[in-house]
Amino acid sequence: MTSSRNLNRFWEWGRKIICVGRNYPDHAKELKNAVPTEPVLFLKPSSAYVTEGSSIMVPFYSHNLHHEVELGVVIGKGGTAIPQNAAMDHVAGYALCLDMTARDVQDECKTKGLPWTLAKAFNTSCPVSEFIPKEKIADPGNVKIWLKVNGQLRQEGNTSQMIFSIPFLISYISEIITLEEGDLILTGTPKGVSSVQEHDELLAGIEGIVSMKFRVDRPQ
Ligand SMILES: O=C([O-])CC(=O)C(=O)O
Ligand SMILES: [Mg+2]
Repeated sequence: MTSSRNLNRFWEWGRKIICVGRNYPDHAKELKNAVPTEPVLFLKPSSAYVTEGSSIMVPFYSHNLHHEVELGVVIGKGGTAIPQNAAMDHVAGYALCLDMTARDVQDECKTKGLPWTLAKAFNTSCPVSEFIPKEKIADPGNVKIWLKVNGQLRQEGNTSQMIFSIPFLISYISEIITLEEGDLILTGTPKGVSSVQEHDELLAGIEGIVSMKFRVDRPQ
């Protein structure tokens, strides 16, 4: 890597967070959405990042904040229109991520045909684990991800259930949005999304690789 900045703290780079929605059929179905034939994309700003030790804040305008546990892909080498067969060369590593979603606000946006910004892009909407170097996950298309709220298992899935694979997503996204070193791709969530309240404790993991813990708070 030629950059002097350290990808171990990719969240400090201020680069793009590109999110893929409805990439697991069981989650698309639980929210009564059609299973997509093309990736559904949206963005979060880098101000959405939060790391362990800080709390996830419920946005003041929401009464139904949901967790979505997702595998994140950290880009190590930028590119435009990256072919699928070269896509993994652009990956530096991974992170476990939460795509925190104000579900009530998202439902209203969907009804009104408005963008999801208020539902998905607020401060602390992207909790992330430590950086996981690429070598630590031999097959990112076959890892188990899970999430517990106050000790109760709510989400459990395997990245093998994803509709669009990581190489496909890197290729697809980079044709539309140039990828840069330090960008993060959130690859979508399996079923089991549910509401969290202030004081809840979220524990999430990639089996055998990493776990992370966050508390939920509400601004005073
Ligand atoms: O809000 C949604 O249901 C879409 C999404 O982010 C996901 O599937 O991960
Ligand atoms: Mg999501």
